[in-house]
Amino acid sequence: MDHSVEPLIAEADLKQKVTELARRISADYAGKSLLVVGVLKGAFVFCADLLRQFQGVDAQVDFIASSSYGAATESSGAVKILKDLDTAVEGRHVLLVEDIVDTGLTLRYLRDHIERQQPASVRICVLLDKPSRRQVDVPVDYVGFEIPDEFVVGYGIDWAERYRYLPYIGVVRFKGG
Ligand SMILES: O=P(O)(O)OC[C@H]1O[C@H](OP(=O)(O)OP(=O)(O)O)[C@H](O)[C@@H]1O
Ligand code: HPA
Ligand SMILES: [Mg+2]
Repeated sequence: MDHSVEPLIAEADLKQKVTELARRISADYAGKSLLVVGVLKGAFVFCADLLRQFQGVDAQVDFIASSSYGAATESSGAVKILKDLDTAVEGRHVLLVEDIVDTGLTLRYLRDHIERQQPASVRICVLLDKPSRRQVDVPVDYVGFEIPDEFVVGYGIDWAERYRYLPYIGVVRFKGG
C-alpha cells in the first residue's frame, strides 16, 4: 500500500516526556518494591527508556506479550496473550507499561488478567493516549501525550511489523484509494 510516514513527536520531546514520567513514578513508588510489566511488542522501547530514568525505585521487570491488531489499522477486537508473565504478582505493586491506549481493549483485558491474581495494586503508564477511539473505559495513571485520531508508528509501535525502529513517533498517511 502506497504510504508515507510524517513526523508527529520528535525524539527530543519523547526523551523529555519519558524523564518527566520516570520522575513522577519514582516519587510515587519511593520506598516500595515495584513490578514493572512491559506489554510486548509495542512497549519494548518505551519501557527500556523509562526504566533507565527511574531514580531510587526498587523495580523488577517482566513482560507480557499481547496482540490484537496484526497487519490491520483497526483492532480485531480479540485480545490474545501470546506470552504470560513469569513472575507471581500476588501481593505485588504492579505498573503496566504500554506504548498506546487506543480502543482500550488491550489494557482492559490485561488489567483484568492481572487483577485476578490479587496484586497489592495496579497502575498503568502509557506513552500515547488516543481518546477519540476509546471503546471501553480503562483508568490510566500516567500519560505521556494525547494524540489525534491518526495511525502512528515508531518508538516500538508498528504497522504490520514495520517502523518499530524509528526513534520518533510518526503518522502513516495512505495515498490514493
Ligand atoms: O487500545 P487498543 O485498541 O487495544 O490498542 C493498543 C494496543 O495495540 C497495539 O498492540 P498490537 O496488538 O498491535 O501488538 P504489538 O504490541 O505486538 O504491536 C499497541 O501496542 C497496544 O498494545
Ligand atoms: O495508532 C496505532 N498504531 C499502531 N498500532 C496501534 N495499535 C493501536 N493503535 C495503534
Ligand atoms: Mg502492543
